[in-house]
Amino acid sequence: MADDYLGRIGNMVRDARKHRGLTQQQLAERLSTSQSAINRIEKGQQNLSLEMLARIGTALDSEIVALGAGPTHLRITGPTTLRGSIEVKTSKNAGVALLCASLLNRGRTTLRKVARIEEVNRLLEVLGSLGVQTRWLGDEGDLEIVPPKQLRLDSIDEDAARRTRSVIMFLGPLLHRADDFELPYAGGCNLGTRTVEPHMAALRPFGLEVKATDGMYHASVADSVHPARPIVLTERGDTVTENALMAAALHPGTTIIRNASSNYMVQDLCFFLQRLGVEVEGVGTTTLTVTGREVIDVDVDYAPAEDPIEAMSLLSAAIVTDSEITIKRVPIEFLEIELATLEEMGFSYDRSEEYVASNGRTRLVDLTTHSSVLHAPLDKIHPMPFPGLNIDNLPFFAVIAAVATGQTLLHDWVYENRAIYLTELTKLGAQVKLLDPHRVMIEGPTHFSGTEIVCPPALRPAVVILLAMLASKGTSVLRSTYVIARGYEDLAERLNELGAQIETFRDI
Ligand SMILES: CC(=O)N[C@H]1[C@@H](OP(=O)(O)OP(=O)(O)OC[C@H]2O[C@@H](n3ccc(=O)[nH]c3=O)[C@H](O)[C@@H]2O)O[C@H](CO)[C@@H](O)[C@@H]1O
Ligand SMILES: C=C(OP(=O)(O)O)C(=O)O
Repeated sequence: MADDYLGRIGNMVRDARKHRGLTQQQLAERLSTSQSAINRIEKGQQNLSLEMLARIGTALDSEIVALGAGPTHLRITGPTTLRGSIEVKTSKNAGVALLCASLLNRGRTTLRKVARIEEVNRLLEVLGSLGVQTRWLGDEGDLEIVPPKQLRLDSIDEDAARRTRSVIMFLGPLLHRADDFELPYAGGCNLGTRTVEPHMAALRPFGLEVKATDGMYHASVADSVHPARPIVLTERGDTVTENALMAAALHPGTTIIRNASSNYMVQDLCFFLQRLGVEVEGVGTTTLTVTGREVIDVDVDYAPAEDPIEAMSLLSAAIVTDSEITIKRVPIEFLEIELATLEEMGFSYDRSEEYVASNGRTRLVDLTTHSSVLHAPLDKIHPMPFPGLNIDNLPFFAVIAAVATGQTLLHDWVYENRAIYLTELTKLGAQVKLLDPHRVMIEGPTHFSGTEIVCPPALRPAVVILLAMLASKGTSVLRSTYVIARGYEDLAERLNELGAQIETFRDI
């Protein structure tokens, strides 16, 4: 209702004013108005123009107009040529796994250079609601996590939990902390149905039973049940492997996990568990042998590795804009197939000597891209579990294929609903034909031209559209970009440092 709206804005103005330590009179002077006008505004008794709201925001150094939490949009002016160098941040997927794994530890967990992304923020909200104390140390993304003696499992922040899928990874650690608990259904990107059954199957040998009703997973744990034989995953999924690893970490016997994912986030979790004193053998293979501990109570310091998907995003940004940039701290082991495929398409680049990431394990290189004339690959491009082409990197080949001469077939056999979003590229002038829900045919080269698009509800396809907009002639608008902030820290600002022209704005 309009009245409520004014009242709420009034409260926000009052709070922001008090926060700045100003009296109504002082704010009035800054705005060249009267104290009584400010009083009416704060009481919700004054109609406000957008211009007045913006002026109040400036005077209070607080985005009053944004406090309504309206969505963020990007305005991109192109085409852009990028230059300079950029560092890859640590991965979203290791970040969320490690946040969940911190629940295994009764001591203090410090994670270094965690990406400050919305997915992490949601999990921090959930952890906070359970009584876990978290705080950022300095501005480099170092994060300290201190658990309470007793988790408050019944006061979980359901809204935050429902906005991420990663909350499903609380099951593995929590089954050791409580006999009965509830978790809200996992959310996240809309990529079609994503099964949770493999998680249940992997955790059943630890005594976990889950009933899913009324939007909640109702979990109960039979303490006497322990894995009697190897746990065989029916799918080589990343988070399901992580859940099994975390359950095994607090089981004092030895657990063997077969058909385990050996993907980057799983490796980071294994290295972290080793720091916690858990024995993990077979890291990087599909059989993990874990000897857990009855209690984990150590002060641990760990630095997750750089994100191969962000590295691929930046590589794609360089390719679609035909730019020479240096991408530093690329976890090369997790990008080898992608680079080999790109080389087959005519992409040229230099790579530095390898060096090691802060976790002491992951191999990194710096890549310098060169202007290249690309052609379509002879064969279709399709993802496979690691060491294949990463499923989250597949969408980037859509925009790369759009600048290559010829026809490229992308086959996303994994997600029911992700390839579909790539057809949004047609709005920018690309030829992307959906053959069926899993396959798109792309014909290039493309002369992109700017337009307005609402972000699809899927992280990677949304970034793909942003990258195409960098290469588009004229002005583009990408609306509602929360989905991008879910997985990337300050992406627009960092691309601007490379010479892109991206402006962030909100509706009011
Ligand atoms: C937080 C996190 O780490 N998220 C990643 C993780 O999600 P996550 O581990 O949650 O992925 P899912 O369990 O949803 O698996 C993705 C899809 O692949 C199917 N599937 C998976 C493995 C397999 O061997 N066979 C199979 O068919 C699943 O049924 C599902 O439809 O892995 C996905 C697939 O790599 C990535 O896109 C996500 O970025
Ligand atoms: C699908 C993705 O992640 P999530 O599992 O967080 O939805 C992704 O990172 O592209």
